[in-house]
Amino acid sequence: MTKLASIQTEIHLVLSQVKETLLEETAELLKSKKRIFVIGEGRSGLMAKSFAMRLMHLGATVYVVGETITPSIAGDDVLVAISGSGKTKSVVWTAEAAKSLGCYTIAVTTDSSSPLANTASSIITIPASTKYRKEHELDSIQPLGSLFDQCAHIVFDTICLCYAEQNKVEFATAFKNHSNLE
Ligand SMILES: O=C([C@H](O)CO)[C@H](O)[C@H](O)COP(=O)(O)O
Repeated sequence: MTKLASIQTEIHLVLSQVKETLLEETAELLKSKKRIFVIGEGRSGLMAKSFAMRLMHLGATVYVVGETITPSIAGDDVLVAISGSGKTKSVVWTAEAAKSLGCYTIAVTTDSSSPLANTASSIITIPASTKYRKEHELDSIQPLGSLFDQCAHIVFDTICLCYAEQNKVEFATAFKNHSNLE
């Protein structure tokens, strides 16, 4: 099997275990909140930023935690916290802080019994392998948490597609919101 084919098989194996109804419900939940905040470290953080960018194109008010112009969070906002391992301290701490401020928090992780999952209002479990390669984790030919990152990216794009459909956002409207300074 080629590397490309192996990676596609890995992604398929993981995503076949993620329920699309959960992603539809997540899109509804995101719309029901005033603002969306996202957080993640490293490559999980890059996935978080890409999710935030597309949500912005779709008309959401969305911020990346830690960026210079990100305002304070409030009880009617939602935090999406991404961590493959579910134990990266800054992400867990932020989720705990948001929860203590009354926010709804969504954990996106491989481990539904991780500290991040334990603090979350709801969990999207993506059963991929992480950099820790724990016994229960799916095998992957790829280094570190690449499989989690890829699957998280597709999960986020599926949520965005649901969000666009549910709110009747035309792709042309999304394109108008895209940066015109590049
Ligand atoms: O950047 C990362 C690393 O390359 C693993 O693929 C991780 O995303 C980063 O270390 C954060 O870890 P998690 O919170 O477990 O996603």
